[in-house]
Amino acid sequence: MAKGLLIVLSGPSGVGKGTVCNELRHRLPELVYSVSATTRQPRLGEEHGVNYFFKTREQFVEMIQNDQLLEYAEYVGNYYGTPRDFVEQTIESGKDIILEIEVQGALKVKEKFPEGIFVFLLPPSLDELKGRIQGRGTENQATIDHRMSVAADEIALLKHYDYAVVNDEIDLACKRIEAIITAEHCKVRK
Ligand SMILES: Nc1nc2c(ncn2[C@@H]2O[C@H](COP(=O)(O)OP(=O)(O)O)[C@@H](O)[C@H]2O)c(=O)[nH]1
Ligand SMILES: Nc1ncnc2c1ncn2[C@@H]1O[C@H](COP(=O)(O)OP(=O)(O)O)[C@@H](O)[C@H]1O
Repeated sequence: MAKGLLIVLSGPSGVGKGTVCNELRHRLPELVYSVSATTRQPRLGEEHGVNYFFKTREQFVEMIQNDQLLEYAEYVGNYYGTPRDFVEQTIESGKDIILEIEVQGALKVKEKFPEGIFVFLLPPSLDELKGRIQGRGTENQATIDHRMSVAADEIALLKHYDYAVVNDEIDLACKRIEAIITAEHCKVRK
């Protein structure tokens, strides 16, 4: 049986990765979503095992030491990582999986899975990006400033990706990603 596709959706904080990924999960119910582990505090409405596996720093370090993470990154003061077994089992079972992760982690996945499909979500502009982070209202001003300074460095890494998708409208961004997935399934692998 053919293996599933590993799709990595990345891009700066606030660009709409979470929003687009949620919408894709509705539109493509057979697409499996990788739930990450994090040391960040849960936001209102977030559930353990659904949005993230919420861990203490000690628990997270133990996962790193036991080689349970496909990749991990420290991002604005917290650890985030992708549980390895779930990703590998999903691909082996022939299902497609999507990872919604920040840019450093995505590049580490590329080293291990160069056959993955790396999609970079871009904001229509940096001003729009700032507006979205502020509009979400989940971060204080210092964190917003920090995330904006990280964003400029992240956008410079676009060249390592296979596809660039502008998230001007959620519907259009999802359609572009659905088209990418369809094309990748039709690709002749050499
Ligand atoms: N490297 C890596 N990054 C992750 C993982 N899970 C989430 N992230 C990224 O960590 C960043 C911060 O996530 P979060 O605190 O939930 O904020 P938000 O995605 O900006 O709403 C985002 O860019 C996420 O895509 C992961 O498993 N590994
Ligand atoms: N295409 C879009 N147009 C306008 N607002 C958007 C769009 N995509 C996402 N947003 C909004 O931008 C904010 C950040 O989106 P989010 O998905 O949390 O980003 P990320 O996961 O990349 O940090 C949210 O308030 C979300 O509703």
